[in-house]
Formats: sequence, structure tokens, C-alpha cells
Amino acid sequence: TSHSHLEYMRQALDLAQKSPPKPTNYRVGALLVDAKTNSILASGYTLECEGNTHAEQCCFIKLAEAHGIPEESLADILPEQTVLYTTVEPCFKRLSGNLPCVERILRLGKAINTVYVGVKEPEKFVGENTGRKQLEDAGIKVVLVGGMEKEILEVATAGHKTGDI
Ligand SMILES: Nc1nc(=O)c(N)c(NC[C@H](O)[C@H](O)[C@H](O)COP(=O)(O)O)[nH]1
Ligand SMILES: [Zn+2]
Repeated sequence: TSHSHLEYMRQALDLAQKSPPKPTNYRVGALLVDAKTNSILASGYTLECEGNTHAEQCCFIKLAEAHGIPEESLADILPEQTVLYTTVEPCFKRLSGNLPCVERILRLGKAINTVYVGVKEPEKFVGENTGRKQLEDAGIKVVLVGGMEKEILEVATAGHKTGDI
């Protein structure tokens, strides 16, 4: 039900609040969920894991570590109805040059079959985010969960100078 989408997005936003504010990224929260059993497989927030890490990336790192496998092998253990919730849509390009999360999702094939997104990425760092089309072209659904845009962006940009988006 759509109610559970908002519940998960709210949980992801609570995670985003744990991210240390920085002017060069967004504070994002993410959840990997088994939609069949409605259970959370992994959670993550920006910079939670070692290095310059993204929220979605942290979900993958933590779940891979829990299974003792490399991140790129996660498809081997993900349940058939795995979905990703992320407060800001997955990145398609990172100013740091690190591997974008859209690539991380795509290399898992269709193990993640739907990505639920709180907001589209603002254009501030990398211009228009074209990741959604990449995911959809690969057969992965991208669903915008509306209703929390304002608070998601406020949390995401907390490390930026006021007035920036
Ligand atoms: N979906 C998403 N999850 C995150 O955890 C995060 N920080 C961003 N942010 C997107 C933004 O485009 C990048 O933060 C900048 O492009 C800088 O790149 P780095 O983060 O330094 O690799 N987006
Ligand atoms: Zn990313």
C-alpha cells in the first residue's frame, strides 16, 4: 500500500538526519527492503560507511559485508522482490569521480526491481540527473513517492550555504 511507501521513506529520512552535513553532497537515507516479507535487508545514510560513501552504497556495502561477499555479487543473495527506497534519486554521476549508485544498481542486473525515490536530484552539482532513464531502460521501475519533498530537500542540503538548493 502507498502508506507503507511513506513509512519506509520516513524511515529513510530519519537515517539521512544522521549524515554529517557537507557543502559538496546531499544528506540522503536509504533502505533495501524485501517487498515480499516487508522486511528491511539493510539501511544506510550518506557517509555512514568508510570513505566518501552514498546512502545507497552504504546499504550495499553493509549487506555484502554481512554475507561475506563483494558488493558486486549481491545479486546472488538478494530476495526476488528486493526494492530500494532512497530519499534522493540514485546518482548517475559524482563530482568525486566515485562509481555512481545507478551503476551499482545496474551491475546487480534486475535483482533490485524497483527504486522508490523521495525527490529527483537538484541540478546543483551535476546538472540534470539522467539516471532514472538508465534504470527504466534496464527494466527497473523508478517510482516517485510524493509528499515529503520539502523536508527531504531541507535535510539533504543542510550542509549548504543558506539559499542554496
Ligand atoms: N542519491 C544520493 N545519495 C547520496 O548519498 C548522495 N550524497 C547524493 N549526492 C549526489 C551528488 O551529485 C554528489 O554528492 C556530488 O556529485 C558529489 O559527489 P560525491 O558525493 O562527493 O561522490 N545522492
Ligand atoms: Zn550515489
